[in-house]
Amino acid sequence: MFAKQERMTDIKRPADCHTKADIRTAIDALDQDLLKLFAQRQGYVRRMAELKQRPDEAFDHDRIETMVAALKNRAEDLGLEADQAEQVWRVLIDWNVAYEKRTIAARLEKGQAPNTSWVSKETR
Ligand SMILES: C=C(O[C@@H]1C=C(C(=O)O)C=C[C@H]1O)C(=O)O
Repeated sequence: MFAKQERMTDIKRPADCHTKADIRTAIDALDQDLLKLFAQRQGYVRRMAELKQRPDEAFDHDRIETMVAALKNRAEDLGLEADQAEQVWRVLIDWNVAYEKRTIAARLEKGQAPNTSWVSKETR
């Protein structure tokens, strides 16, 4: 089954914004959407940490470089500077790699097997 996707907020186009308040309203609405997407994405990273067996699996160089290259290309198609996309995603991915490493290491220290019934409810 696919994850449920809520509809994004309706906002004014940049050219239809005539005040700082108009622009800030749009930015705040978009930030709420971004936050939901980041939270949704994080659910998959938590699940990945449950499925991976060893801390050294957390960092997957080839996967990261393939993703970043694809995201940079797509960003340019969308009119977003590739450099901005790269920096945002590298911070996000670095955080996730560190999260996976410490989560897997902590689980191993407790002697728990991966992917068992202790999986948290929100990541299912
Ligand atoms: C989610 C993964 O774990 C890490 C986190 C990634 C991410 O946040 O997209 C990408 C690569 C991984 O090193 C993965 O291996 O795909």
